[in-house]
Amino acid sequence: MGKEVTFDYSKAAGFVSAEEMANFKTTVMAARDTLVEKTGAGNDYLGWIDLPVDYDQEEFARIKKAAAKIQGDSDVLLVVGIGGSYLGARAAIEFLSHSFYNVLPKGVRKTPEIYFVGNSISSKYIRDLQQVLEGKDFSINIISKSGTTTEPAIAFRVFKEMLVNKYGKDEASKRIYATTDKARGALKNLADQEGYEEFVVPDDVGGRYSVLTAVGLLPIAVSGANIDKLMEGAASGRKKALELPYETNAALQYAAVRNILLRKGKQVEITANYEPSLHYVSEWWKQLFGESEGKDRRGIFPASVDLTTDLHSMGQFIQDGARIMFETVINVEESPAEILLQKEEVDTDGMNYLAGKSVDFVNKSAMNGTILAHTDGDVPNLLVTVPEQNEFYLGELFYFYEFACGVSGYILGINPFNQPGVESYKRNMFALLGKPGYEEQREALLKRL
Ligand SMILES: O=P(O)(O)OC[C@H]1O[C@](O)(CO)[C@@H](O)[C@@H]1O
Repeated sequence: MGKEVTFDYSKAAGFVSAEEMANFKTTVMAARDTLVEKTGAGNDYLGWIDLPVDYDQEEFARIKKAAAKIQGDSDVLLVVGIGGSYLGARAAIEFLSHSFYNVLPKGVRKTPEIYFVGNSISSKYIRDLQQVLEGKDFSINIISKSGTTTEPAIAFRVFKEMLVNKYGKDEASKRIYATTDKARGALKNLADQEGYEEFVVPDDVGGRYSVLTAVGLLPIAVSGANIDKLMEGAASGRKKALELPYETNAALQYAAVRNILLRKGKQVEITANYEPSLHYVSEWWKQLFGESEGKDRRGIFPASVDLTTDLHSMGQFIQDGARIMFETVINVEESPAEILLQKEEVDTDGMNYLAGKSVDFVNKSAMNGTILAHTDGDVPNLLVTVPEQNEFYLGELFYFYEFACGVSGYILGINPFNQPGVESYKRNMFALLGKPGYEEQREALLKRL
């Protein structure tokens, strides 16, 4: 069999037996059928299931064209968005690009610097980014399905003004790319009015499932990554998720194991990586599972660590603290860089025993040792293996997680495709900011502060 994204729970065998997995099959298959037959809660948000094989080809070609234009006329692309309108693109770009992409000299990096903004309300971050843009040609991709999310709306105001001041209104409009609802919303209206090039967040794809739409694809294409290969990988992941039987279906097995562990009191899942460039894959995964499953007072709390870095901070707790978690390691099988350690004349640091070994061998040994140590410390360990860091396997990985998340949510008995809980902070913030219509709440909240 060729290389592929795989799932392995053999190191959790002491916590999840083959018999339990077999017994759970009916439950998992019922959840899977609910998802695929579109009979469950949130079934109007299942457009992502067929996206890798059924996407808008005309728009896909326009995305490539826009990416080429931005590559040609911009030193910098600003990507403005938050949550599902942010994390997929960032995860992909960091996973696929040079670790120091933005600071590579011009000429070595043939594509624009890419900065993400509108994912916080930090004045310092905005001011610092304004300084980075001084003297540079730039374009903006504003991504917001609703068009009214506070964080990106604020950042867009600031950088749109900067763009207009630099280029004048007409040229600025040619440098703004709006990814939003196809028919309605504040951003849609503005884009129509100002003549921005528009891309669509499909009605039936929620933010956290939108990485393979224009939401993720335009910024990813600007970074120089091959979006055809990304879609091919996702299509391969889809075929396996839909067609393989329970026993050999990675996404179904993952959904099953995590729910069995939850029922045994493991309420936290820690996704661990051993490659810094996977940091944002974990962040994307946290939104996917956190927003999908954390509701009705249920769910597995999704956490993440970057290893071996966090073994020197969080490692103590994982090994020895409250036994509330299981760990899922994302292992990149083949490192793209081979660095061999040299022998030194005086072995002051005692590292000469590693002479001739590669840094990746050390990393993998740390990973294997840690998996066993955590297992011994009663932390069930699951392993997701990605053969190589490229577009195809990232596409497979995205789909694997999306499908597993939908199934897992239905096993849990919740609606995996809504997010009612995120409105509460927004209501309070609007009231405290004095937004018209929130006067009563404002009075009540001010008394409580
Ligand atoms: O694309 P929008 O509408 O700006 O929303 C961004 C994000 O905000 C949320 O609605 C929650 O705050 C997420 O679900 C979504 O990914």
